[in-house]
Amino acid sequence: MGNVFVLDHPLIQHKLTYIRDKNTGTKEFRELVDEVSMLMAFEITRNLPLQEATTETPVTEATTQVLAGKKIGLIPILRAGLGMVDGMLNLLPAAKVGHVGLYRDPETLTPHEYYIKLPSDISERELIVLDPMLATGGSANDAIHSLKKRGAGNIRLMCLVAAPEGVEVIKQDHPDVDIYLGAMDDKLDEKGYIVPGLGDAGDRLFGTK
Ligand SMILES: O=P(O)(O)OC[C@H]1O[C@H](OP(=O)(O)OP(=O)(O)O)[C@H](O)[C@@H]1O
Ligand SMILES: O=c1cc[nH]c(=O)[nH]1
Ligand SMILES: [Mg+2]
Repeated sequence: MGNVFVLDHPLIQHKLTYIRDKNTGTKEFRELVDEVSMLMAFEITRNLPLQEATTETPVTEATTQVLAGKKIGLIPILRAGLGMVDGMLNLLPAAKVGHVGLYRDPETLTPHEYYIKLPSDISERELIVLDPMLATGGSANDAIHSLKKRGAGNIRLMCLVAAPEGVEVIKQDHPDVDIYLGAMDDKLDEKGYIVPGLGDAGDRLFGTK
């Protein structure tokens, strides 16, 4: 079964509070999502492998450590996942970015894929799927299926806020996928919104409501 990690770093939790606030406007919302994504990237990269190197300091030769060059792929789920890409790239500048376009039908809550474009070598990369919201889990579930169908083997999922229902879906369908969250919320409402949540992440990021 995949692991679920709630990243409880105080800076992440503090910024998440302002992301949730209904009085936070689009510009500030976008900046906060960017910042929290960077902080989450810091936590999610904690176990990246290192290798030994030798470095000449001004004083002497030192045995040092450098990243072992693991290839990373960031996979934002459009639209809202786009808000998490730059923050991640700040810390992982060599990562490649693939896009999965999905929208959730507001009546049926079923996800519909409308776009996919991935790096050609996804099977060699450690992929991090990005979406601020994990609600019913349908969208992330479909995105992960799509990636696996195209050869991806190593996938993690990173979301700002999740409902228990969505986490359960991913755990059942993709027990190999670890999930990294800013917060695990209480439930879904009758329209499939996360409670207490933060509203519609895409609309708040792009000012479309
Ligand atoms: O877990 P689920 O029940 O599938 O819901 C979560 C999805 O809903 C939102 O996308 P939305 O369909 O609003 O598209 P958008 O990002 O373009 O606004 C959100 O960004 C997730 O992708
Ligand atoms: O609460 C939710 C649920 C799905 N999508 C969102 O943007 N917000
Ligand atoms: Mg939306």
